[in-house]
Amino acid sequence: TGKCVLAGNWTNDLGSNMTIIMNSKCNFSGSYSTAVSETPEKIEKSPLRGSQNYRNLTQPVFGFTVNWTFTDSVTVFTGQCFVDETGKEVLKTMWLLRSHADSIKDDWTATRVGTNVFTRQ
Ligand SMILES: CN1C(=O)N(C)[C@H]2CS[C@@H](CCCCC(=O)O)[C@H]21
Repeated sequence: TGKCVLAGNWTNDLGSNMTIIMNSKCNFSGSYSTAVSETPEKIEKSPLRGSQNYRNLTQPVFGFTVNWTFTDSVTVFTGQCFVDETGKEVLKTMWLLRSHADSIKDDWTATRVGTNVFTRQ
């Protein structure tokens, strides 16, 4: 199997784009631009930071956090970078989107979960 490299540009089916810059062997930063949001605020690029695991550098597992700049929420992603049967790099991820809750009574409704696949632009 080929090597899947996390660094660079990725896009998903929701029209989001992200850029990943490896800062060291296993830690990275970057930015996330989303086309859709559930908030009326003007959407802006938001920073992301994360890590990939030390052991398998051919199809690495990873996690990262997007700290949304335009609304009071954060998303944490975790997943793996694969090379599929056609030789394409694919990020298979699951995410948790935590929105701000006004009161602890509303805590139960403040976290959304989903899956998402990223491919090269
Ligand atoms: C566009 N999205 C995307 O590319 N996802 C993988 C999902 C998980 S992060 C969410 C966007 C959250 C924006 C900030 C907010 O509305 O609170 C959605």
